[in-house]
Amino acid sequence: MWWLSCFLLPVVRLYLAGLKVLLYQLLNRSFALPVLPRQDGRVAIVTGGARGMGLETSRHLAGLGMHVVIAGNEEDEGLAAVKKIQQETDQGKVEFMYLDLASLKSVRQFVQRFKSKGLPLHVLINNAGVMLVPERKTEDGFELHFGLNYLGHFLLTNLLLDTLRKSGKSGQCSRIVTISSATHYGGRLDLNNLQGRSCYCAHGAYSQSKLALVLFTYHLQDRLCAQGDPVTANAVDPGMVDTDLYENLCSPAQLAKRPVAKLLFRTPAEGASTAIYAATAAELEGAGGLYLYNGRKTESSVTSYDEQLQGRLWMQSCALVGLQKA
Ligand SMILES: NC(=O)c1ccc[n+]([C@@H]2O[C@H](COP(=O)([O-])OP(=O)(O)OC[C@H]3O[C@@H](n4cnc5c(N)ncnc54)[C@H](O)[C@@H]3O)[C@@H](O)[C@H]2O)c1
Repeated sequence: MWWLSCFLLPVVRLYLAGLKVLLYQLLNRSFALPVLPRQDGRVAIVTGGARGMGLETSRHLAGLGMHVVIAGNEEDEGLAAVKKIQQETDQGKVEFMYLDLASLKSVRQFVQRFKSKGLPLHVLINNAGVMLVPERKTEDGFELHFGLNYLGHFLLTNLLLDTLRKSGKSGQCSRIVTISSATHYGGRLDLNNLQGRSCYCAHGAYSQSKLALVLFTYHLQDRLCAQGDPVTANAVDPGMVDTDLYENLCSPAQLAKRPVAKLLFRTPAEGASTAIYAATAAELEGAGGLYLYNGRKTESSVTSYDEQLQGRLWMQSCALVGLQKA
């Protein structure tokens, strides 16, 4: 019955999580952003900031006066996003920098180029992601969802931590906002099969990567707290949002999704609202280790609070990306 736990259960768990979200969205309005404080002089990096929720986040942060760096692997789309935002707002500053999260070398090069600008960094939004991609490996040989959604952001965040630390201060912490998903509730993290080698299921791989991001966020927050760093880390669940993320759904599922998305999915602007809130709201100053959904603190999965698992994942991730484990 290995196929049951390998293929069927991850698919069922992912769709159940999706149904629960849709039911919530049917009965509840999307979180409406309050008036947020100006962000003049502050700098943000938004991964995958050229389209979908990332674009909405970049647009909103720039509108608040931030200098936004859109970090992505599609240069034309990134430059078009910069142009669009510049046409819409004369506030802030927006630029594109190339970053392929599916390549550890690219992550390192991005950080080097960003640091050579001598800019501070007040907000890091780990937003980029892919979903339900057929079995594929990153440049470094990691399963794509795990390697791109999770490990790429793990390395990026760790390499930017010193800049985030220097840029934050007591009463005005730098903020790390990581986009997870309700699919993490159905996620299983098998430390012996992080790469999906023993059996591959795209649904399980996506859920696992989103669970890993929550485990990572909580452990990171504990470390930041223990060191007294002026940096906070929170995870955000944007709900179900009508974006290109669903492009890998099989054709029948695509057909079924269209009318449902029209009725029940959030727009990218609505989906981005909790991340924007986490990045800027005054009432969240100093608050870390939260899982935020629809603008509110929410319980994440039981597994995500397993401190032993968080620690083991951190150590294993350090080894995989070649970071010191201290
Ligand atoms: N849409 C939803 O319903 C939903 C639900 C829960 C969570 N999320 C999460 O929200 C985040 C944003 O997704 P979205 O819905 O806006 O989808 P999207 O497809 O519109 O955006 C994904 C972004 O990630 C970027 N990206 C993909 N591969 C990359 C790579 N190798 N290097 C750098 N950037 C890369 C893309 O260029 C794009 O800008 C993702 O992390 C996704 O998992 C989305």
